[in-house]
Amino acid sequence: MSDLILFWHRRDLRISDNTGLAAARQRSAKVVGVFCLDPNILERDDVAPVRVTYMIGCLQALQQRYAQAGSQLLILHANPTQAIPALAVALGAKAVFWNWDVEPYSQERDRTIISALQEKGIEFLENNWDQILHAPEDIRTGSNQPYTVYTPFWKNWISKPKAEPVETLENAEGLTEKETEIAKSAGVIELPLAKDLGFVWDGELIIAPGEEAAQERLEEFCDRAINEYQEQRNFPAVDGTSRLSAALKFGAISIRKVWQATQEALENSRSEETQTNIRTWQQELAWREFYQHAMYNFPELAAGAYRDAFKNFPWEINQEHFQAWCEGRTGYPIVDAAMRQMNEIGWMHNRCRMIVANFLTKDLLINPQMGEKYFMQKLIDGDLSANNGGWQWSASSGMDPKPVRIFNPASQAQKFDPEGEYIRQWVPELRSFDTEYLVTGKITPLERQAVGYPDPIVDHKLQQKMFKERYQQQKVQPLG
Ligand SMILES: Cc1cc2nc3c(=O)[nH]c(=O)nc-3n(C[C@H](O)[C@H](O)[C@H](O)COP(=O)(O)OP(=O)(O)OC[C@H]3O[C@@H](n4cnc5c(N)ncnc54)[C@H](O)[C@@H]3O)c2cc1C
Repeated sequence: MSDLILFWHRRDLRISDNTGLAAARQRSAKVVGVFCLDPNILERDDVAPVRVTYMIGCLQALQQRYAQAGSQLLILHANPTQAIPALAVALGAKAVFWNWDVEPYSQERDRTIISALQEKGIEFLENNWDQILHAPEDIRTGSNQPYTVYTPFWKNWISKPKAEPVETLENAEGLTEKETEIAKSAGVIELPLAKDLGFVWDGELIIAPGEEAAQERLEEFCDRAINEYQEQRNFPAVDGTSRLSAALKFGAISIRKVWQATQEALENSRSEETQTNIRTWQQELAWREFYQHAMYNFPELAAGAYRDAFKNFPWEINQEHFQAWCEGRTGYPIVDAAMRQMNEIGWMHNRCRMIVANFLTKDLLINPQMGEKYFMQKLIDGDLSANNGGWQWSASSGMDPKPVRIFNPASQAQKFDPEGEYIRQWVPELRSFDTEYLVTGKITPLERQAVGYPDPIVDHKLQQKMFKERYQQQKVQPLG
């Protein structure tokens, strides 16, 4: 009989091109998957119902994939530091394999589990990176330091050869009936629905769960939009981006397959212009990796500002303004459209993420950590590294060589929603206004009142002046 290897899935909810899973299958035919619904994560106050709904959908799909491959995916709902080693011991597993993760919580959890497994003489797989194309140790400066600036990171990252996809799990052996009973006594349960866990999402999902849907989306994006990505990606009314972020976050698709698709698109492209578009999309994949490496190398990023000038910044405490921002009632049409898009569909266009994050921090002078958390409570793709990176960039508190970046919401709307289509879609009460008024936000108080749309809650010019003054003060003499 083959040795049992448990493969612990975390953010790699697929059986195709999964490096840790393929390594397990090479060692033994008897590979059984396990996923642990972790109360330490699910009981936090920044979990979005839409994200859990997508994740549970991916797990349902993964269970089917395991069944097709001849094995099972087991589900636990418990603290993994106890439940994973306990299950391995109960089943007499030879090894527990998993793919590594950059987040501080995962790092600490995994260290505890490794100690427990070592104590029981159970093997594990060391330093196995799957969700990124290059391990953090592989992309370093000439003096062997982690990068803190994106452009040199990109140059180094793009110059390195990328790994090919690995084999899909097949012809595996699952648990016997007796072992299945043992697994149940060790805490294995039926996969619950998101609502059983207290997360209700009635809306549609912007991407269907599971690896097949993710693969289809990738192919569709490569056929439809990758060749025009650079020209279209900044216009929120245009469906010009991939909407693969949730699939990448949960690993419903592998980064190697995504990379391979971009390389094929490059090979098939006939003009330099098309190649530039494809390269720009590759750069976004590199941003994703830049922020993951940053989180791994500087875990303190998760706790607050990276730059000194923002460590004790005198942010405003204004619950009313924060609430207006959350609900899309700031009186700035582009900001409100974006917040309503996220509240309604659980996803927001990247250009708009930058606009609303800039508005919260530079116009409302509210602590970016509040916005970061609200995003996590709403986004289907909410991800610590990317979200933190995006917020630190927008707040100017992070790894960005430009000292302070201030967006004017009206100019952003004029440039990126010139016909007001996006605003009309998400702020229906403004639909009948002329585009010019809509986009610049120059609607009179009476007109606003007539359609029930609020006056601007702050004056952009005054607020940006105040922000700059506070910033200068912090640069000279930070509050201690
Ligand atoms: C304030 C703020 C918060 C953000 N929060 C998140 C988040 O929680 N989760 C998340 O996945 N992305 C986040 N982003 C990055 C980006 O907005 C989304 O990845 C993107 O909008 C997802 O849409 P897409 O899949 O169509 O992207 P595409 O344009 O098709 O890009 C392809 C993929 O590249 C990655 N990517 C693209 N842009 C970035 C970026 N700037 N940083 C990191 N990765 C990127 C994503 O995985 C994305 O799916 C945030 C950006 C900002 C400014």
